[in-house]
Amino acid sequence: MSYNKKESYNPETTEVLIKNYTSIIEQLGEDPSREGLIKTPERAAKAMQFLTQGYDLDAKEILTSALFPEEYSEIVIVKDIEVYSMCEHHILPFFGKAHVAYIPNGHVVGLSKIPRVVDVFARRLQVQERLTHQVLDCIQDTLKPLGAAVVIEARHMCMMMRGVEKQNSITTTSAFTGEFRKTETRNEFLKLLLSNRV
Ligand SMILES: Nc1nc2c(ncn2[C@@H]2O[C@H](COP(=O)(O)OP(=O)(O)OP(=O)(O)O)[C@@H](O)[C@H]2O)c(=O)[nH]1
Ligand SMILES: [Zn+2]
Repeated sequence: MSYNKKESYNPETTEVLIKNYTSIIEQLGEDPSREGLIKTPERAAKAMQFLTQGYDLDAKEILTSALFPEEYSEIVIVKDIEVYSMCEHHILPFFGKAHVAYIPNGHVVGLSKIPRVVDVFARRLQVQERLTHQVLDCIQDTLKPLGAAVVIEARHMCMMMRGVEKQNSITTTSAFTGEFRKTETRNEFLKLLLSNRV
């Protein structure tokens, strides 16, 4: 199963986006026919389709494609997953790290599927809070674990390059289900999050 449509851009969408990017370049006072910009609308059209490919992907299908029966019922945590998304207000990137944990309930999921699920929801126009909840809900609904936890730490370019122009602020969002709502489990999760690296 292919999760990445990097090389298969929709020709109709590409054509419309090329026209629109050409117009944007003109409106910005640039000359879209000068050498350096000739291919820019096409590149931008493809880049934007790449960055929003999550709309065409089914995150639940990704998880169910690699479920393995296993009687492990402690915390599994996949941390420091790189996240690149775009804020839906300014269509500017926000980026950082996601940390995802769950407590299996008879099945474990192939580890690589967790970052894939993060990408499916990150590659859309987003707000960080919704991204956090979508990853959590997908894991909860599909794996039906004893609990799930998602923490995302991100920097928003719309707060750095423009607007309030704050270079060092980091936004952290978190969401929990099941066992992770209990203080003891949540503390263990937070300890694992801060623990030493391999
Ligand atoms: N809650 C939330 N807000 C976000 C996110 N990404 C961007 N924003 C905010 O969306 C808000 C949009 O506010 P508006 O006042 O409509 O837009 P604006 O005039 O461009 O605001 P400034 O960024 O303050 O200049 C801003 O406060 C952004 O910081 C996000 O992921 N979550
Ligand atoms: Zn923004």
